[in-house]
Amino acid sequence: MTARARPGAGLEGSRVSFARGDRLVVDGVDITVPRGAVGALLGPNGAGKSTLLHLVAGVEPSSSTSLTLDGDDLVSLRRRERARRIALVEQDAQAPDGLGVEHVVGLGRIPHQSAFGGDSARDRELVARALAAADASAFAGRRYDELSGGERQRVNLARALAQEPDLLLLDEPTNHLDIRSQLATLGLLRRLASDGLSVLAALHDLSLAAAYADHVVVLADGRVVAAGDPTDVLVPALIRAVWGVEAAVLRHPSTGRPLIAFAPVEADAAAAVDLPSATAAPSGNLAGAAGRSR
Ligand SMILES: Nc1ncnc2c1ncn2[C@@H]1O[C@H](COP(=O)(O)OP(=O)(O)OP(=O)(O)O)[C@@H](O)[C@H]1O
Repeated sequence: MTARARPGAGLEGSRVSFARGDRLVVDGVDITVPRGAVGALLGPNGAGKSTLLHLVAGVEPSSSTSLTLDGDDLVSLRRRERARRIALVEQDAQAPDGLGVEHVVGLGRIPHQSAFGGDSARDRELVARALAAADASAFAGRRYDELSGGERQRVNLARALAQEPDLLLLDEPTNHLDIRSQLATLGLLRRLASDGLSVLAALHDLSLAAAYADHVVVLADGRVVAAGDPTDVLVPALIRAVWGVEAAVLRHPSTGRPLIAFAPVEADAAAAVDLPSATAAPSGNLAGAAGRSR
């Protein structure tokens, strides 16, 4: 699947914020994901990762100084245009009961279709290619609601790929997946990035983030507390401060990327965590990380 060749800087967000009632759940986040880069959003439960992805996708209205994709202001972009350019794979995406897998993946084509046009041969071809790319072709012909959680996750990814986005947002895309499928999915995200997409994924597995992301942004309480190259950011002190766990950071024997080994946590040690102020480059800027090969 190749990205459209369109000049631009990918996603650039400045002081992105969102309040629920009187509580800021995303608080002044700066984030940049250049074309060709994979960014990982990390942070404990409730840190604001999903909310930030929703704000970028336009599911929720953000207040931000600026939020642009390839230089275009996302806030003023028409909904349909935004849907053409940004795909969001939700944490637990749903589809109406009884829909077939190809139908669900075909929903990704809707932003590209005219009101009464229906599926074209090209739409059908893109659906088939998206299913193949997501390793989900075997589920074609089955009902979506009869698939397992991991099988659905691969179909959800295919639906996003069928959308042919410029920016692919994923909320815990390895959820429910067996280890082979996790590695295949993250490898696919890297390939899509090398084809020119911007990719931003919320992840919980720090070692997988370190292995596949060019840049990580660590959120806690809605704020960026650290951002940068995974090797610089994912150090024991930061992990202790943000997640409240002891970790040893090893090196992968063949890639040299960080491998994080955790000490067990006692049940009564799940106490409040003192959050650090920003530790690495607090801007969450992914610039400069584009196109790194591995
Ligand atoms: N629909 C909602 N109504 C009220 N509060 C919400 C809602 N959705 C999320 N929140 C709150 O907003 C904050 C951020 O939630 P969010 O889902 O963005 O966190 P997250 O980092 O994605 O967490 P997780 O890792 O558990 O998925 C949390 O405090 C959460 O309780």
